[in-house]
Amino acid sequence: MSAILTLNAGSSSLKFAVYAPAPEPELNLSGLIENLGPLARMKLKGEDAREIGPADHAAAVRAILSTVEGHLGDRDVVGVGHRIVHGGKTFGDPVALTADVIAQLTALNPLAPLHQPHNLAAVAAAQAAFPEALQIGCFDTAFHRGHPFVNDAFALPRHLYDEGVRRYGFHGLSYDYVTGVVAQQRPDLARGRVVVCHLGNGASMCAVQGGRSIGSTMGFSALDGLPMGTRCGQLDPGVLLYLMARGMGAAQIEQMLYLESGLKGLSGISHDMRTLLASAAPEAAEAIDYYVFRIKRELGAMAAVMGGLDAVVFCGGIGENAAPIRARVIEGLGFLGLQLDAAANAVNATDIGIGPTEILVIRTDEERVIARAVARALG
Ligand SMILES: Nc1ncnc2c1ncn2[C@@H]1O[C@H](COP(=O)(O)OP(=O)(O)O)[C@@H](O)[C@H]1O
Ligand SMILES: CC(=O)OP(=O)(O)O
Ligand SMILES: [Mg+2]
Repeated sequence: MSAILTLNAGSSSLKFAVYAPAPEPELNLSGLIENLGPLARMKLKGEDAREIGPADHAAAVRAILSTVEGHLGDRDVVGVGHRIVHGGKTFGDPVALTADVIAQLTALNPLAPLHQPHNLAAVAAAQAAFPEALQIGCFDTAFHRGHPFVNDAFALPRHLYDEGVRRYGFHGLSYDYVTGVVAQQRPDLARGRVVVCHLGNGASMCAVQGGRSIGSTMGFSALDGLPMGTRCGQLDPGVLLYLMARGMGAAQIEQMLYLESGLKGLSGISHDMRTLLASAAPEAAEAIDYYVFRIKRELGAMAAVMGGLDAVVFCGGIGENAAPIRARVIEGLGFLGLQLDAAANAVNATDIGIGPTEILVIRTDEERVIARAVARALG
């Protein structure tokens, strides 16, 4: 008997799943280590979360590989699928992770410092644990490849575009999964104009027309667009010039933009939406106000460039679970045909809209998209 393992190293968590290989992989075991840092927690599907003490990405990979090995019994891992956040100019479809490919992907580390090095460290750990297995990389940027030039370029000197300074967009595995569910369950919507809001620790939105990405709020790096747990989102580049003129170096600015900004920076309290929603502090309320404001702005912009809107889909930890955030995003958007069913919203139902424009909550599953790619590669 054989098994497929998937590893998904996000900014604050490491998710994994074990499947029986088949064209549609069958899930056997899944879980995650979240809250990476001094107080990490491991949660296996169907079990309560338990604190495992301090764990960084490397410790989390070791803990997950040993959990998986304990679970496998006499089954062999024949394929390991990895979420690789950045595929750069070169990579789109899933690829076998040869030494040459890994070297090319390592060169992209500076473009996604919270993700890419951890993604590639997980590849090295999985290669050591399962040397016989096929290692496949699946790219967060892939779903956005082929989006129009106006959503691909920055208005900078042209040679920078040619060098690869482009708006790649991320969270593509999630968008791939969610649009697949929409296509299956609502083929009428799949042909239409849909905005998918992936609101997790990292957050972005994607304008999807006829099932394809035509634009994303994230660009060259996973910093742009919406404010996130600890990342700034859209920023006037003049702010960077100001910080540099004050003597801040690239490493310090990187630390601030990736780890000290967003909900955490604005609130001064937490990066975690649950904590902010439970807080009575005015700074927590202001951070949430800013978060909702930016989502609304992008929603309006995406509806405008698509010439209308047929559906909004929420996914990611906040999108799937935070009813008050969804309610505040939709509030006042009746002019786009959006009207919330408050009772359905309160229980995180799938269909939470009662207006002409659909509002859906879809539990995303990046692992399944990765496992399908591995199953295809295994034949
Ligand atoms: N019930 C909930 N209410 C509000 N926010 C929630 C809830 N459950 C999870 N979240 C938020 O989801 C975010 C994490 O999203 P998730 O998609 O799990 O992260 P990652 O991007 O690391 O995969 C955190 O801000 C967390 O507070
Ligand atoms: C690209 C990105 O932001 O990913 P995550 O949400 O896992 O941090
Ligand atoms: Mg409806």
